[in-house]
Amino acid sequence: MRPLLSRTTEGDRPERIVHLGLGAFHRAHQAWYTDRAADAADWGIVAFTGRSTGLADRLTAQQGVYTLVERAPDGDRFSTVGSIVRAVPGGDVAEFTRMLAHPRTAILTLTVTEAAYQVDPEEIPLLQTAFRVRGESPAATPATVLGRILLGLELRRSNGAPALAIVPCDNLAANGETVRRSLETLAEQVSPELRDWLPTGISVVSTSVDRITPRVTPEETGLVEAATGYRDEAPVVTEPFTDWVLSGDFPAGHPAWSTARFTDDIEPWENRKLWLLNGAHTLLAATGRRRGHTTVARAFTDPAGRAEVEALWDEATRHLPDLEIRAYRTALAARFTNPRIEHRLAQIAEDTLTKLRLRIVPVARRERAAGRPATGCATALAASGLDLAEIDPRLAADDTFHTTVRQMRTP
Ligand SMILES: NC(=O)c1ccc[n+]([C@@H]2O[C@H](COP(=O)([O-])OP(=O)(O)OC[C@H]3O[C@@H](n4cnc5c(N)ncnc54)[C@H](O)[C@@H]3O)[C@@H](O)[C@H]2O)c1
Ligand SMILES: O=P(O)(O)OC[C@@H](O)[C@@H](O)[C@H](O)[C@H](O)CO
Repeated sequence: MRPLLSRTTEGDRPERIVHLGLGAFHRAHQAWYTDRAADAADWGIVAFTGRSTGLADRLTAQQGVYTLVERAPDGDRFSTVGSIVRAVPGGDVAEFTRMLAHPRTAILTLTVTEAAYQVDPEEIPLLQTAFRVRGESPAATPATVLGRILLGLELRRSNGAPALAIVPCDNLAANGETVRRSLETLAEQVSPELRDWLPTGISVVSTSVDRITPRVTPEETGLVEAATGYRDEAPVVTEPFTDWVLSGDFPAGHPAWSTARFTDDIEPWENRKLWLLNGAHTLLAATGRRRGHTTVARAFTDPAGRAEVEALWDEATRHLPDLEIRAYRTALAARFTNPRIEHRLAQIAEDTLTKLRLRIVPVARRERAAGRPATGCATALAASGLDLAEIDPRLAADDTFHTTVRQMRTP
């Protein structure tokens, strides 16, 4: 393994990719693919956190270089990743918009969680003001992901910079289309010039992304030092498996992401991953925690949890095309059983409502339309509903809600 502080010996990779939502997953996935590309020396990433400063500061102290731990059932493999040339706190909106507007910037990647793709109508007046006084240090800067991107794109448009590829890497179906629609909706209300520029100024790329990457614990930082001899304050732990399917154009090129797959029809890939992997995660997060489990591996190896997942998978499989589903399910079962990946159910249960809508409801609708009970989906919905009622007193006091949950548990 090469030492962490090796940037000076490699020379600077030009800043051509901007990332928003620097966290564990970006470092285990897109940054790793870019680092392993044959033309890695031509592609540097400037990565912005959502808002916080912690991870950006820790990465800056080690010149952006960090350790990737690939955790297989039988041991760990350590390597370093050097594609992030600059890590910046997301609160520095001025630097984010400057980088987005820079003519050398070819790609914007995003990992900002599913919920961040919604337009916030309350931010529109602020954006209207920011656009009006552009160049005169607006008093307020947008807080939302879409608001920040819109401001950066306006700067890019007025700079006359070439077209930019926007590549959302969050777990939602048609993520490229969602970004495009949301940006157009916002631009419509903020700037007619920008709205007219968007169709040629940006190219949205839809993706299906896959690599189970739990939140890193402090013990894992110590473990890296013990194994490699290098103190790394920002390691990332992930599984050996990884997948990336992309659909869309990159007007200014992209790194030679050698194992990524490009397709014209991404929907089947998205559905396979969202319904089977993420759907099962959301189901286990609800029912597994009710059985006292804390991790995916424990909830899935519990025969009751496994049976619920298989029921959900049977339902989803009926609505998927022939994409080697049997083999995918077998591989998924092996990934879920990896006992050394501490994927906490509480992390997966964050923002449950959005996840149910994206991962479970589409299958439930299709099953019900075909006249079947959708028992696996109903189990996930009912158990998640009970979780929600525990934190929402209005739901807890709602009789209709409880009747519905009872009906879902006995479909
Ligand atoms: N971790 C995985 O296994 C995995 C796998 C596939 C896809 N993903 C996608 O990546 C996303 C991030 O996962 P992670 O493991 O890196 O999480 P993380 O918590 O390590 O990092 C999330 C990043 O997104 C930012 N963020 C969150 N909400 C935001 C908001 N509303 N506005 C702006 N920024 C926001 C955070 O500040 C942080 O920088 C997931 O939500 C998911 O959609 C994760
Ligand atoms: O990251 P989230 O919050 O969208 O969902 C939690 C997990 O289901 C998810 O992170 C999976 O581990 C990931 O999608 C695997 O590729």
